[in-house]
Amino acid sequence: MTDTALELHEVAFIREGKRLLDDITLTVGRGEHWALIGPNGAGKSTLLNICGAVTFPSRGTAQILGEQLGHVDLRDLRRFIGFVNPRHPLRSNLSAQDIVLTGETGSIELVPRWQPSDAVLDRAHLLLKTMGIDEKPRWHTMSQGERGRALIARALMTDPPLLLLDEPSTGLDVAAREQMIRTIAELPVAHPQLTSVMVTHHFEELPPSTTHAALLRKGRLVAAGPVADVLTTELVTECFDHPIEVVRRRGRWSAVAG
Ligand SMILES: Nc1ncnc2c1ncn2[C@@H]1O[C@H](COP(=O)(O)OP(=O)(O)OP(=O)(O)O)[C@@H](O)[C@H]1O
Repeated sequence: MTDTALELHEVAFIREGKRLLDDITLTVGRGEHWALIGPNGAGKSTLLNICGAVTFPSRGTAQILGEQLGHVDLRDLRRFIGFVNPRHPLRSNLSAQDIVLTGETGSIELVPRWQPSDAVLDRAHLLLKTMGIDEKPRWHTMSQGERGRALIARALMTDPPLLLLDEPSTGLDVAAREQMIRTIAELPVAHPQLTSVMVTHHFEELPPSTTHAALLRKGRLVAAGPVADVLTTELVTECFDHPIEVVRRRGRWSAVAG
């Protein structure tokens, strides 16, 4: 097992003649918890999709958990990656329990005729309990907070070494957001080997467990490294092309326009 979870080398991603990502070289070590931050349209979700083996780089190389994209069966690799996407494209009105079970099959909907083993059901129940959600609520009537926590439980079903979170606090009220941040911050306690990358635009949403940060602007990295070196007023101002003061107090960050 390599000690790096992600190794991107000179990655570019080109669509419709536009370089949505360019010259991205980034190493994420195992057990690190990264925040990926940048303005709207900077390419954060595009980069996260490459890290999640959802899309291939147009140029450069991406190694995920020691496997190089293009040289590995993506379905095998994705089993080791938990991906939390707030735009989860579920159509059926599944219960929280069934949503979590789709994490085992790596599918959006329940797989017809698939029967979970007792061990799989036990794990789903344990994760629901850990995330503080009942198994009965259904997708169409769940609150955003319940959906978010169900999707994190789903992503953890296979106990993946890599967890990717794309704006997991989207649409949450302040109490639900705080609960979500606490949930994410506590994950490394139960899963010490876990590596995570979380996309956000909001500094207030960063869990105190964040160890590293990368700032992305117009598809390029402005800075990447230990969080204290990267989330500085100077670098964040450069990234957003706007005067922004970054403050860290009691483990949490906030940003105020200057
Ligand atoms: N398949 C595609 N074809 C063409 N352009 C695309 C494609 N996917 C994304 N884009 C464009 O790439 C840019 C980066 O998109 P991306 O969603 O990665 O940014 P982001 O930093 O996550 O943005 P936001 O913070 O607004 O969610 C945007 O301008 C978007 O319109």
